[in-house]
Amino acid sequence: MEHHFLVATDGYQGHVSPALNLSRRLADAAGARITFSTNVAGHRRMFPASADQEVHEGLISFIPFSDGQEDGQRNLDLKDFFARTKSVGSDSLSAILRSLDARGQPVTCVIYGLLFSWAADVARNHGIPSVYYWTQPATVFALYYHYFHGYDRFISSHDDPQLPVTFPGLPPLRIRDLPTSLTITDMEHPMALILALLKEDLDVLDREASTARVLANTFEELEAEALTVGGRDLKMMAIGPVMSVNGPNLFKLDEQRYMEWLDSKAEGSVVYVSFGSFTTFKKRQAEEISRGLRAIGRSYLWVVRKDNGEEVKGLVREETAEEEKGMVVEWCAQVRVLSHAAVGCFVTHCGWNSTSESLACGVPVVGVPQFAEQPTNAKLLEVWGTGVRAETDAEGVVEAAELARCVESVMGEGEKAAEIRRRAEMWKDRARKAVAEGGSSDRNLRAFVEDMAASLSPIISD
Ligand SMILES: O=c1ccn([C@@H]2O[C@H](COP(=O)(O)OP(=O)(O)O[C@H]3O[C@H](CO)[C@@H](O)[C@H](O)[C@H]3O)[C@@H](O)[C@H]2O)c(=O)[nH]1
Repeated sequence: MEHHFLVATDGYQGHVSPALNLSRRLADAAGARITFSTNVAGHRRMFPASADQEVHEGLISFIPFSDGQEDGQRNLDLKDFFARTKSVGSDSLSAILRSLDARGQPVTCVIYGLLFSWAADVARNHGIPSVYYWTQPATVFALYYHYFHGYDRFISSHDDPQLPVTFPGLPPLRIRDLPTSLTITDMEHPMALILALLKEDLDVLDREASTARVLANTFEELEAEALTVGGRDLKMMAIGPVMSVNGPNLFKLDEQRYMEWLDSKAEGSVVYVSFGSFTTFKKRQAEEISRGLRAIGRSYLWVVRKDNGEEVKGLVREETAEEEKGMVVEWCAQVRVLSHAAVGCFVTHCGWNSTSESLACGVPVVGVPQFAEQPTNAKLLEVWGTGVRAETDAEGVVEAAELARCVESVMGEGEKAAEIRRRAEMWKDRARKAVAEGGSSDRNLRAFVEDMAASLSPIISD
């Protein structure tokens, strides 16, 4: 029997990217067959011409599951949205497993992403092993793990953002560095619901006990201690950073010639600004960034997605119209951009994909975290020495002068800035070695596949 992994994820760019990049690694490194399954809305965005049909790319087949919300619009409130995803998604994923079985291509392992604990239940009902795919830093996983294993009251009893807080095996943190889901007090806040779903994810791992496995999109050299958080009870394997210059892109790539524009710029001279696939710029934030970039006076490439709305887009166009120094695009091939020698600084919201891409490309960072685990990622960049966190107001807005100060602190002349650039180069080297043949992440991925093969043996001998 051959390996056949079913990789299940929601349809957001921040989760589809690492899920597909893991799928590609599994296919390349292990020659495994992959069925990649995201919801219909996500599938349509990946393959606009597919008319919801299966798509094939080498060993990878893309088969969408239904979550009952095919138009991708959030008509439901968040609680109903997740409940419907779970009920319709479970039936649909189950049907996919049955039909693959009927085709003579039975799935041998289900790999599921964040907030998808129901996919583990589907796998269990089919008698198939499942593996959790953690697409944020191991440190964040460790924080949640501790939180759900006795540290919850400890955190909620503090509300001073500057208060130090310590966890076994993790760097010293302050309340402000924690994922926002751990510090909110309003139980109606969307992050409270996310926290409840994360608890379900971790409950599954507790339930599976010694057979639980987690693949993590990080690497051992970066987070050795955090990866051991569950001790012998939890097998956590670092297989990252997974990334690719070939997307996937769930947004239409801008047709402007930004790579050629970068070619015309001096090495390390351009500031790249992007807040990922989810956060939109508030009007005030767009104004502050525009003023900040003007004050900095360096060239910049700025991603302002279409869904920021006409008002913000118009404002950015106006602010930057006279400036030949700046280029504003709606979506770019970010890994290509970060890999370009001209880029000298990344102003990011610190989503984990962007954060790990900055490390793997050796680009120093100015972190402007917005929500979720982004404050922790920004803190980690300071711990690893490759970036600084900008001060923001209560709404997460960074002011022009603060942005300028931070950008200079990583791109400027001083010894501190030079040290940040040295650290960025060092981590780039380590990240690349980890995923190269024989590196720690490459070895872990192969060991994982062998491990799964061992669990297949009884079936093979049938
Ligand atoms: O013009 C662009 C802008 C972004 N990207 C890519 O889009 C992804 C964005 O991912 P990420 O940086 O993680 O941000 P979000 O889209 O905000 O990701 C969500 O999912 C992440 C993984 O769980 C979390 O770390 C974040 O907090 C959460 O907001 C990255 O791979 C980028 O390379 C592009 O390719 N082109």
